[in-house]
Amino acid sequence: MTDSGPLYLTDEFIRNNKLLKLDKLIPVIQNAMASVSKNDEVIQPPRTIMNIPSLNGALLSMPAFCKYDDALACKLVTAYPKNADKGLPSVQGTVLLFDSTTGKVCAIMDGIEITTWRTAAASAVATKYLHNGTAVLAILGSGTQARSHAETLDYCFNFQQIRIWNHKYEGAQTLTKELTAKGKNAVAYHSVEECVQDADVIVTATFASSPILKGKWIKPGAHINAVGAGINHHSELDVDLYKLACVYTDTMASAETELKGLLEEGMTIEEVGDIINGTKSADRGMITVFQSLGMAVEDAVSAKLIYEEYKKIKK
Ligand SMILES: NC(=O)C1=CN([C@@H]2O[C@H](COP(=O)(O)OP(=O)(O)OC[C@H]3O[C@@H](n4cnc5c(N)ncnc54)[C@H](O)[C@@H]3O)[C@@H](O)[C@H]2O)C=CC1
Ligand SMILES: O=C([O-])C1=[NH+]CCC1
Repeated sequence: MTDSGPLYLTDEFIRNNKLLKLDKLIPVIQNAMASVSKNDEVIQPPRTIMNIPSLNGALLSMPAFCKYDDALACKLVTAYPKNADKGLPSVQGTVLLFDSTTGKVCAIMDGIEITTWRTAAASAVATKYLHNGTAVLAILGSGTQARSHAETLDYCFNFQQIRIWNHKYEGAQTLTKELTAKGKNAVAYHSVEECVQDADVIVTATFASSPILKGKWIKPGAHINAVGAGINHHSELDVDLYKLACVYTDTMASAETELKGLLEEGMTIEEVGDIINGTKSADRGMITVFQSLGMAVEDAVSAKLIYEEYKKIKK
């Protein structure tokens, strides 16, 4: 008996064949976030984060099984912030998708497309459940996540204006030009304070290792999707902002270690999944922060979606 081995899907193939479209991905990610806050549906041990200080890089190992979607997968992902200087993606990875009944690898996929879009989809779901008005979107950062967040949040909420700040102004200008070319009202900013003034929804998607966003600049009732991981996952916002806000995350199991600094400050953190499930109610009207950590189950269900979409085009 011959075995041709697992299917291999590159990022380019996933992108060119539109195997990860937002209309399908967002509901899949919403279900995954909801399931994490229910019993028995998701197995997702805390990920291993191996920092390599001498290389200014990190390697993360992220396995998960999602019962209702029958998705068994493991992502290995690297974060190398200095890659941008070499024209390479800072976050790269590979996802292995397994046949859950036999444990056989059925597909190996590049992980950039998955990580890029599932992260933005999770922020869109959090924004939907934690926030009301959505006229002005402000994005801090102009890299991969900034782009995917601009597209995904605008797809969901159709903002009147999208503002971009980046620590290198040229980056903000480039992304602004791209958005303007797509017919959006986009503006580049030199100052974070001016960029976020009166913004309804704010995204932080940088490698900043000390706070770039201050509580005193944020209007009451604004929602923040804090995505970046500099030194740790809570380095982009100042402590006062966390103290002012109602703070949510994707999984408390990871927060116990990855947001230890905030928990040690005595902050209460809740899971967005509880809001989606209706077991807790959102503090709409307050400043809300979705502290995105990134979950292995999001990668698993995204990989399963890609695999199912691939089978359809190969029929
Ligand atoms: N929560 C999650 O699930 C995920 C989080 N991430 C994190 O999101 C962040 C952005 O990732 P990508 O967009 O893929 O990277 P990228 O390299 O494409 O973009 C990084 C952005 O940060 C800016 N930047 C770099 N150093 C900075 C500094 N010291 N201060 C302020 N800005 C700085 C860059 O100019 C660029 O705009 C990273 O921290 C990454 O680890 C990435 C994937 C998933
Ligand atoms: O969840 C994820 O894939 C990542 N979080 C930080 C870098 C990559």
